Amino acid sequence: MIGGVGYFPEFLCGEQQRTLVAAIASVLQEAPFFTPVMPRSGKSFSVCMTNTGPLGWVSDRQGGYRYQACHPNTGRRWPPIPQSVLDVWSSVAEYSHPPEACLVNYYRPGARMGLHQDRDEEELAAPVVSISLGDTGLFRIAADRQGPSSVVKLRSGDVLVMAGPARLSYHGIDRILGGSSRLLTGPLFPDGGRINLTLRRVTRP
Ligand SMILES: O=C(O)CCC(=O)C(=O)O
Ligand SMILES: [Fe+2]
Repeated sequence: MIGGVGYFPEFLCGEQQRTLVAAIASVLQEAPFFTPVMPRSGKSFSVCMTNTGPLGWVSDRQGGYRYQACHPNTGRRWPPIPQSVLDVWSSVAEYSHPPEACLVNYYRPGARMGLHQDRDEEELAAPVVSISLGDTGLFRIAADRQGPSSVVKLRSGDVLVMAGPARLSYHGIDRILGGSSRLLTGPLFPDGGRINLTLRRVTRP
């Protein structure tokens, strides 16, 4: 894999994973999932999203990719980042300031995310920390768009850090292995699927 990627398989035990899912369930009461739309093309993402933290990542046809303090549909501020999520950042980020945004991506089986860079943040010295919950995602990562890429199976409880030379790596989710985990169930997640929490520092401290 490319330099600057920290891969921590099975970083979270089952109980920690369930704690995170419970925290997300209560976040969803205040900040329900929305479906972002790509700038210009107006095409909807197959992933739906919400955020926690002082800033949240959104995208729509007019405004494009950006961070804002409020939910695009409810107009309310995003709920705070759960402590259980902040604890993961403190353990792996090697960065002395807290994250400002925790993007919650929900992939139903069949959803994917195209190859992209995370570069809507001012502070590129901070890492991006990603937590996987539920079904396995096939995560593709490459140093540049044309060059060789590697695929990592991100399983429930895995944590991945993109820092230093990997901070602006190209990455995406090729596919979700539906039914590979039983973590996400019940009325909120009748199709199972995968949740990814992506933690980012947005502004320069
Ligand atoms: O779902 C993932 O593992 C990656 C998510 C991602 O790259 C993003 O939200 O920018
Ligand atoms: Fe990303």
